[in-house]
Order: sequence, then structure tokens, then C-alpha cells
Amino acid sequence: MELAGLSCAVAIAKCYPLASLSDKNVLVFCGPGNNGGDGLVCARHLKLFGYCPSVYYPKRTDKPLYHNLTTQCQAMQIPFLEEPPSAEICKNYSLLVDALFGFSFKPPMRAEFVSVVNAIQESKITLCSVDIPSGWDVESGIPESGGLQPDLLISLTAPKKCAEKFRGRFHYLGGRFVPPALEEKYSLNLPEYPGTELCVKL
Ligand SMILES: NC(=O)C1=CN([C@@H]2O[C@H](COP(=O)(O)OP(=O)(O)OC[C@H]3O[C@@H](n4cnc5c(N)ncnc54)[C@H](O)[C@@H]3O)[C@@H](O)[C@H]2O)[C@@H](O)CC1
Ligand SMILES: [K+]
Repeated sequence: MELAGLSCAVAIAKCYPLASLSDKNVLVFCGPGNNGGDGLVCARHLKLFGYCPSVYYPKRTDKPLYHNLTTQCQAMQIPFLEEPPSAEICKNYSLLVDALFGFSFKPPMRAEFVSVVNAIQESKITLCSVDIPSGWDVESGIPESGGLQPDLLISLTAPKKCAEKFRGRFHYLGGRFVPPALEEKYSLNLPEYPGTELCVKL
């Protein structure tokens, strides 16, 4: 998770260098599972890279891993929003990071998250999705009702089938931790990571 989240922060910094943004404010939406954990790690590394991340983490998982990730963000003075951000609030940020749901999401979206996703969509702020655009089915992709349309998708470990439907500008692969034997076993056919890079543009 630490490597996955770090690779997301690196991909974001490559696509949206600080100098290209009107301000450094980034809002990271974190869901209850591992995708949200990746988001917490990503927020921390974005801060280390000079961005000003805030986190919205409405459904916190009561496990030591998530407590620790939250504590680390708080120790770095990363603010946690208490109220669900409206589309207007989202407009205070240069970038939104969607780490709500990943490959374990089962549509349809439960009511408690519908307004959160709608606010992201309505704001039209540049969106970066971690692993899978939240609300998309891991296999079939975009929901019929429309869904989030990220500008950057960071696929982790290997692109999921739904990534075929991604239409944004930047697609990166991150999570450089697959042992070669596993890559071979599942015929993942992953691209070469250049040098010591943590992510690679697809
Ligand atoms: N397992 C692995 O090998 C890796 C996993 N990683 C990350 O882990 C993610 C998968 O994590 P998880 O399996 O924890 O699952 P997710 O983080 O995808 O989501 C699980 C959570 O979503 C909730 N949920 C599911 N369907 C929902 C719906 N319709 N409405 C509202 N809530 C819903 C579940 O109750 C659960 O709390 C990946 O997408 C990736 O981001 C990466 O860190 C890399 C390695
Ligand atoms: K996501």
C-alpha cells in the first residue's frame, strides 16, 4: 500500500507539476477499503512533494493500518474535512484525487456515497483516479448512468479490464512490486519501468 500510494503521488506530480497549477490545493477522497488506504498514503507523499493536500475520509475503517495512516497524515498537518464537500467546495482545489473505491466495488453505488461522487462530477475539477474510477465496474467499466471521467488514471499492479474505457489524457501504471514469477504465472505482460521509476506512462 505504501508503494502503491507513493506511485500515485509520483504519477500525479509528473502529470500536474506544481508550477503548472494555479494553486497547490489538492483534495483526496478516501474510501473505506484499500483504495482509500492508497489515497491516504498518496496524500502524505503529495505533501512531501510540496502540494497542499486535504483529505475527505467519511467512512473510516477501524483497523490499526488505517488508524496509523490517518495519524501519519494528521502528524503532517494534512487537514481532514468533516463535512461532505459540495461541488462548490471542490472548486477550491486544483486537483481532486479519487481513492474512494477500487477493484472490490460492486455497483450500484450505495446511497451514502452518491452525493460525494456527484459533487466530484459536478465540480468539473481535474480528477485523478486511483486504480479504477470510483463507481466503475472492474470488468464492464462505466455505469449506464454516467460516471466519473478522470483526466489521469493510475492503474495499480496491472490495468484492470475497465481501463479499456478510460478516455482521459494520462494513463499510468504504478505499484512496481510484482514478483517476476507472479507476473509470469498470470501472463501479466507488464511494461518495462524505466530505470528506478515507480510508475510508467501507458
Ligand atoms: N490487493 C492488492 O494486491 C492491491 C490492492 N491495492 C488497492 O486495493 C484496492 C482494492 O481494495 P479493497 O479490496 O479493500 O476494496 P476497495 O477499496 O475497492 O473497496 C472496498 C470497500 O468498498 C465498499 N463497497 C463495495 N461496493 C460498494 C458500493 N456499491 N457502494 C458503496 N461501498 C461499496 C466495501 O464495503 C468495502 O468497504 C485496489 O483497487 C487498489 O487500490 C493496491 O494497493 C495494490 C495491491
Ligand atoms: K478509485
